[in-house]
Amino acid sequence: MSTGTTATTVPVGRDGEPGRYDVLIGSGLLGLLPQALGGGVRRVFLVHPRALRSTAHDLRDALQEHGFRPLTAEVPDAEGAKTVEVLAGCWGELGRAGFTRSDAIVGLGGGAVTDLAGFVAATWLRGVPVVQVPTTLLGMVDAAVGGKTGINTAEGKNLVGAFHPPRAVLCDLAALRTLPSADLRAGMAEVVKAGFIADEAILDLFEADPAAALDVDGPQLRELVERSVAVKARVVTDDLREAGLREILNFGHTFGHAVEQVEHFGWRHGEAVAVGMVYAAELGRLAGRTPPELVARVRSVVGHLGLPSTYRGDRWPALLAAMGRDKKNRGDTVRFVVLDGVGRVSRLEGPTPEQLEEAYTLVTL
Ligand SMILES: NC(=O)c1ccc[n+]([C@@H]2O[C@H](COP(=O)([O-])OP(=O)(O)OC[C@H]3O[C@@H](n4cnc5c(N)ncnc54)[C@H](O)[C@@H]3O)[C@@H](O)[C@H]2O)c1
Ligand SMILES: O=C(O)C(=O)C[C@@H](O)[C@H](O)[C@H](O)COP(=O)(O)O
Ligand SMILES: [Zn+2]
Repeated sequence: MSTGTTATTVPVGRDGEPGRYDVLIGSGLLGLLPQALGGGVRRVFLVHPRALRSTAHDLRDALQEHGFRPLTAEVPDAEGAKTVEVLAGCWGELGRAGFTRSDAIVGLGGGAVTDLAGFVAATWLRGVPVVQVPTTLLGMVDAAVGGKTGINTAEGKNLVGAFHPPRAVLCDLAALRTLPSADLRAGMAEVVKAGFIADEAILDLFEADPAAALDVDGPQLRELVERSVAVKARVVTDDLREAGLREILNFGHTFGHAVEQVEHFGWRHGEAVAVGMVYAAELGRLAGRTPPELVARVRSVVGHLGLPSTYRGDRWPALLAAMGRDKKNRGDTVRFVVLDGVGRVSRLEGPTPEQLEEAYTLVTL
């Protein structure tokens, strides 16, 4: 893998099959957007949050110079973008602008925007192309890659969505320079998740020097992004629609998504996943799967990131109800992703109510 200044390409999908695309990782890649859109595209619907207004306007002007007809759509910040109202607003704009199947959507922003933009693309005219331009660490290493798109409902996280692979993903590491530190750390939760489930070198690199790993101009961060994208690419290439293997990417998410919902989406996704990984590690230990020293490693990595490893102790009924709506569940059986070792993941079907609650006790303040 490259650690120089040129772009690294990580392929996703199989040559000659639908859903094959490249993830490009490097600094200063935004100029590649016109090329990434591909031939035949006329109109471009560029979805972005307020924080990226000036980048979006620069991109709009550049697209115009290349002969495209761009339209920008500023959407609410963070999870505020992933609502049915915002989605309907986007459909309205596309309808008024007369968007056709040879036009394209661009998601410029964090995971919230790429999830929304991807779902707009999946649903408009039953599917139009989308190019993802993630601008957060989390968006680059996880959300923009793999084609999972969606929005939240009052009942829970990502309950409505579709699998709709992008046409290309441009990870411009220079965008991370303006990202608030709390969002960078939250994104690192998904990086270390990739380490625990599939690539111990990620953990070794992070543990060797956590501060260097969080330096957005450093070679360590670039390697962490490349390795995390490679993990995700391998998994979604083998199991795009989550028939089985892809569930490993959900490590830490059963409890994490429940926390997000109980907190009315006031926690960052990566923060909730951090405590969710600690919960899953403790649950795995109680079920005889996760070795105690691995639980300690999960706690230590989360601690070094300054992310939460605990949650308030008075929310159990609400958390349990939220976990009951997790997409991995089948009928009345709740299913968790647990670690048997680093890079060795298994499914825990129907843990006992006592195990579920004891794991909760172990992550409460
Ligand atoms: N589809 C998937 O496979 C997948 C995977 C992981 C997470 N997700 C979803 O991703 C979302 C979380 O994404 P996130 O952590 O990127 O959060 P986010 O999208 O909410 O972005 C975090 C904050 O950073 C701001 N921001 C974005 N880029 C910036 C930049 N370059 N400079 C300054 N500010 C910037 C945003 O406006 C926002 O306030 C959640 O909704 C989660 O469910 C989806
Ligand atoms: O891509 C996947 O698959 C993941 O599970 C990655 C997760 O990090 C991500 O948060 C995803 O959106 C969760 O999916 P969900 O199906 O549990 O909503
Ligand atoms: Zn996630």
